[in-house]
Amino acid sequence: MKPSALELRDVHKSFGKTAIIRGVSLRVEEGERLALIGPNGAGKSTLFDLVCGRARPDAGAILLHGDPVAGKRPFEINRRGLSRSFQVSNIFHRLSVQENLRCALLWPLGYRYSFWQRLDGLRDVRARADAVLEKIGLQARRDTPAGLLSYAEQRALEIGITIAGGADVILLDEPTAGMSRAESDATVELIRTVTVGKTLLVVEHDMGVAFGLADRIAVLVGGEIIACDAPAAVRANATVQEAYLGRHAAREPA
Ligand SMILES: Nc1ncnc2c1ncn2[C@@H]1O[C@H](COP(=O)(O)OP(=O)(O)OP(=O)(O)O)[C@@H](O)[C@H]1O
Repeated sequence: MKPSALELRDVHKSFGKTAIIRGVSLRVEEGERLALIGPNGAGKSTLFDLVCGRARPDAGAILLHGDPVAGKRPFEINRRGLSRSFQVSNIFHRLSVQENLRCALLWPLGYRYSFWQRLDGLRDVRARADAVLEKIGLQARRDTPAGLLSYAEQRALEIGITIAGGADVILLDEPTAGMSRAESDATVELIRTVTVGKTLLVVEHDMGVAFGLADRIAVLVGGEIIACDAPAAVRANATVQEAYLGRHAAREPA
């Protein structure tokens, strides 16, 4: 049987004496889009940190394409095909949009020991950066310092940086946070486009986005997955209604 793109088996994490992740098991299949939802403090970002190697689980296993990655360093996990975006923007504000993308591409394209080289001279990096620019719709802004982009454009650039290296498992942490409805709808379309053929795990507070984008929804409450199912089944789940959705009425996707 083909392994899942990403699998968590009975993962635990405590900070001091406080158990934050309490026995999470979860599978994300290849090409699937799974949204992780749950109240503030449920442990969603902590779970992302464990998956991408920023934190080490106390117990349990994390498998990427069937290979154990728990406790490996972020760059090792990235090299195996997993890339993650952050809630707080990760871009270099003084560099242009294209330079930001080129920086994100140096490592995946094998230039890690060549920082002395002029970025302009690396033709393969430039070509890949241009391709990503087109995908995220920022061609017209390629020479603009990233700090001068609108908030929504910065988030699009962030998504571009996340996918630039060609990872096939993408983790997005609240990609539409702080956006207007129109910006958020455009971002959902962007995410759909750039993740075609990839596996997506997304943390999202906007229920309209989560239910409209994902094939399945996992609900994390108090460090435990209380439901993981198709959007309609999760919306109808009485336990989820009581623990979470009752307070976050789901906007029907368009
Ligand atoms: N490094 C840390 N040290 C101690 N406690 C932490 C650490 N990181 C997170 N926590 C605690 O773990 C709990 C879960 O935090 P986490 O950020 O994972 O939740 P979340 O579901 O992502 O919340 P939000 O939706 O508000 O982003 C919180 O109580 C937080 O204070």
